Amino acid sequence: MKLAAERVSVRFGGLVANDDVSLAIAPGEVLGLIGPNGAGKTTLVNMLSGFQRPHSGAVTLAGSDMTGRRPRAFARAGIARSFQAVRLFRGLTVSENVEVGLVACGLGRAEARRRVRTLLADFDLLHRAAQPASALSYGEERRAGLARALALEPRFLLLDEPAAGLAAAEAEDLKRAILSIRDRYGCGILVIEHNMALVMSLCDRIHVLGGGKTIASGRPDEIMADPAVRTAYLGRAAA
Ligand SMILES: Nc1ncnc2c1ncn2[C@@H]1O[C@H](COP(=O)(O)OP(=O)(O)OP(=O)(O)O)[C@@H](O)[C@H]1O
Repeated sequence: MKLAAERVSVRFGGLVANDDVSLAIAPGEVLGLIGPNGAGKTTLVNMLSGFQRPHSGAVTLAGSDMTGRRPRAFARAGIARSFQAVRLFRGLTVSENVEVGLVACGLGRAEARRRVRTLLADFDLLHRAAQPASALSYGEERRAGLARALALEPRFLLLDEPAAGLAAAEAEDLKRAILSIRDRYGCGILVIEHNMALVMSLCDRIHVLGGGKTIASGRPDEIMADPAVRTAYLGRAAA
């Protein structure tokens, strides 16, 4: 039951943003997606969630073809995603922010409330439930964003730079929250992340893009030792 990109390519005019890229996420694994700025990471996540149609290749879920289907169809099939730097609705309470998608999907109010309380407890935010989202620290807001993405009980969760702008301690809390999502909900999780220490300690596997192409794919220790990765990504990051 994998979510997969199979030999996908996307061009924007003359620019090849993804070039024959294949990647699969299995349930219960955390897959890191890394690469320098402009490597094509967000474009790939857009394809895996229906926001970008590949010009060639296919996107499949459990072997069935999802290529060209709309974001709503991906969401219904159990694929949730976050966007870079999206904030909560600041005038709503923390609880309402998590509940918002559930009622829209037709879940009864009582069941929605119950699910929201469970999620807030999981993310150590129950004491904040009745407060406005504007009262949260940045790290708490990120955790509430994860709770909101999980409310619809997705099978796959795609996170675009979830730790961007977080202090080290907040990034650690976020890492624990992501691992607990995997353990408690069994989701397959893809994480785009520039924080290399976080990626290396969080992910079971890492996929590296450079200039739209796959440079490497493997366990964190294999990726760290890969000369092509060091040249294309780590070398540049360290410079
Ligand atoms: N809608 C678009 N129209 C034109 N070019 C685009 C579009 N979206 C992305 N690109 C280009 O495609 C390339 C890949 O972009 P993408 O956002 O996927 O990279 P990225 O690896 O996510 O980068 P970053 O780490 O900076 O977020 C970049 O050169 C970008 O400028």
